[in-house]
Amino acid sequence: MTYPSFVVGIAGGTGAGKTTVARLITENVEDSVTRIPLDNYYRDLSHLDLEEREEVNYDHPDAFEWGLLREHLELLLSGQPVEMPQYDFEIHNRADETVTVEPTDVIVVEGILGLYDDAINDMLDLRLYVETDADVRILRRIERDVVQRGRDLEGVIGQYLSTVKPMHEQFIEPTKKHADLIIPEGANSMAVNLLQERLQNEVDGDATRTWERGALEKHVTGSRIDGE
Ligand SMILES: Nc1ncnc2c1ncn2[C@@H]1O[C@H](COP(=O)(O)OP(=O)(O)O)[C@@H](O)[C@H]1O
Ligand SMILES: O=c1ccn([C@@H]2O[C@H](COP(=O)(O)O)[C@@H](O)[C@H]2O)c(=O)[nH]1
Repeated sequence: MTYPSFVVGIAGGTGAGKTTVARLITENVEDSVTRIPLDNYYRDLSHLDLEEREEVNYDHPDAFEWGLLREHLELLLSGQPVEMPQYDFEIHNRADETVTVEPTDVIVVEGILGLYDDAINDMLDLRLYVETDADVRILRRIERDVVQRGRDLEGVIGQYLSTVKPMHEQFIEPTKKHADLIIPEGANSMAVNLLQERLQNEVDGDATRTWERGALEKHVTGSRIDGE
């Protein structure tokens, strides 16, 4: 594998199409890609009962265990495997099992606040923000949460108005300024094709790397090379 990995961050509002973009841009190089859903790094809330967990604001940055995510990315970038937590949306909590994740040529970190944390941003080689209108996103979310995440319509609407929408405006949308590329409407075929090609080049070893000697140390300690 190419060392260190090429790290892509994908952020954007709920239902914007982040997961779809992550899947499509990596589908030709699947075996060389590690996907890291930010959702897996929601804090462990086992100390709360289900009713209390239903009241948590899952769109605020404090809902995530950033230290663990940083640690895992650093380990992967230094060539070591990690035990990635898994998340169960139906019970609003981490699942009991973890999954062993090995370092690969390409790492994709994807989630609503994928471009929020400064230290994580420093570890990303390519930062993408998926931008889709709020009305389209809420319609997608209603369908997904009811069908796949065991929610009812009233609950989805209540959560959207009380936390999802205000947190999007306060914390998620402003991270767009960190993006190298903004992808409109999620699975936009031109953007997807260009990104597929870029990742294929990374895996084939054809991509022009801007890394300098010692860049890994800078990468891991968070001091990015000027101009990257
Ligand atoms: N460009 C698109 N056109 C139509 N539907 C899309 C598009 N991109 C994503 N979707 C659909 O929208 C829903 C939410 O997409 P998803 O990728 O899960 O969003 P996110 O990960 O940002 O929450 C899924 O059902 C997906 O198939
Ligand atoms: O227990 C939970 C944890 C998260 N959420 C919601 O999930 C979305 C993020 O996932 P996307 O796939 O990007 O939509 C976030 O807006 C949280 O509100 C939840 O409902 N319950």
